[in-house]
Amino acid sequence: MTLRTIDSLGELAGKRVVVRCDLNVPLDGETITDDGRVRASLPTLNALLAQGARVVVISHLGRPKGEPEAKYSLGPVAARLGELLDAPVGFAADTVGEDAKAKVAALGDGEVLVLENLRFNPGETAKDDAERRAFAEQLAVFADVVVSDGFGVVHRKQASVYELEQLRPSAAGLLIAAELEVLDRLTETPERPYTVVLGGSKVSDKLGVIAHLLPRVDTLLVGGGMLFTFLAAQGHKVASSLLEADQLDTVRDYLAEAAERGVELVLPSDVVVAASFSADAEHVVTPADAIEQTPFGAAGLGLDIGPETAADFAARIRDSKTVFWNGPMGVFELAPFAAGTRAVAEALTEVDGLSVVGGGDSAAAVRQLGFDDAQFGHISTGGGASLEFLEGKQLPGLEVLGWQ
Ligand SMILES: Nc1ncnc2c1ncn2[C@@H]1O[C@H](COP(=O)(O)OP(=O)(O)OP(=O)(O)O)[C@@H](O)[C@H]1O
Ligand SMILES: O=C(O)[C@H](O)COP(=O)(O)O
Repeated sequence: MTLRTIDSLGELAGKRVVVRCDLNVPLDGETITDDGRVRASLPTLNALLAQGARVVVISHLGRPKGEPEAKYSLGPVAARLGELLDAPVGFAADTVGEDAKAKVAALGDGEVLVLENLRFNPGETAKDDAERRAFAEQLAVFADVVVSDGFGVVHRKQASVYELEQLRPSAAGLLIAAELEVLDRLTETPERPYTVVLGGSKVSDKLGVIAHLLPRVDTLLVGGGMLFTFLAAQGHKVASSLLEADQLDTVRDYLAEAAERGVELVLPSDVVVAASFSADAEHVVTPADAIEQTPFGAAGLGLDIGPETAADFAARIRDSKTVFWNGPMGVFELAPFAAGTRAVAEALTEVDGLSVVGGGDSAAAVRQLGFDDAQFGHISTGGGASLEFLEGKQLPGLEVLGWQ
């Protein structure tokens, strides 16, 4: 593994270091509901501050459309960073405007300034290369050197992730280096048996990773919203559960390929079906091939894997030496449908080997269910990024850091 590291940037005392973090955290109003990504950015920031650098932190939050939107302000995140860092943390009310310019100019050694959301500027996510580059040049004005540490966003070809790093001496931060160290082991030399657990709701996003993983894994466990597309592909009725009908043929191909390769692709034998999408909805456990035969008929919604499946998945996970898990097994946000996700999380904590949780929602789920980060081998801050990495794709934000 090769990657330019912070050491390659030389002496940083008194230098202005622009650090691209991924501080895209879930918010409830102005309250951060999971600060995992803020905490994950601390080692790099502390290392730079210890050298006496002047640190300018840049990040996106959510998906605003190229103009300011109060609910996506990084203000609450800057405040949280101020609580977690042993250094003064300021906040600029714009990204490359007058306030940012004045505050960067006034920044002292060992101080931090957070700039407002990068995506309040159309140039950050512009499709046009020249537009992105023009915005990156405005950011580069603040930088003697650039440190890229937002692992969750390295799969995006965006101004602060791809163009900025080419305009100044740049290197990867400690978070990116740590993420790659673990994820690389999953692609290169996984100890066997190697089990991947996939769930969540973005079926089409995750099919690519299945194609890439089938030749590498021993077992693939499928739960979450995506399981219904698999059941439908096998000819079962799934009532009103989440279904991506245009993916049925692809899913059939995967089922056939798994059988050919001798990979165990395990689908649930039972599921929890509810009358409606709410925490107080009536619900029953039913065999996976009889989802439409509950009292709710064609209106039934599959919202979790059933207890028999949860026990089976947990046993297979515990028997593995390497486990990668992305995507909740059910709608864990609603307490009656969190049991499958809890069982899988619990089993991951008992793996005698390497257990990795990848994905924003999956990481939030394990913390919300009361687990501690230290109970897992690694919790990746990147959902889409970790999956695209496992797919074997060249990621633009890593390519510019010399990753090979
Ligand atoms: N049976 C189901 N029906 C509908 N939604 C479901 C079901 N099971 C899980 N989900 C939902 O899937 C969502 C998480 O899926 P997602 O694919 O976004 O996970 P992730 O990869 O961990 O997150 P991210 O992509 O943001 O990093 C949760 O909000 C959960 O409620
Ligand atoms: O939450 C994420 O996966 C990252 O912050 C990237 O966000 P994006 O999917 O909006 O680019």
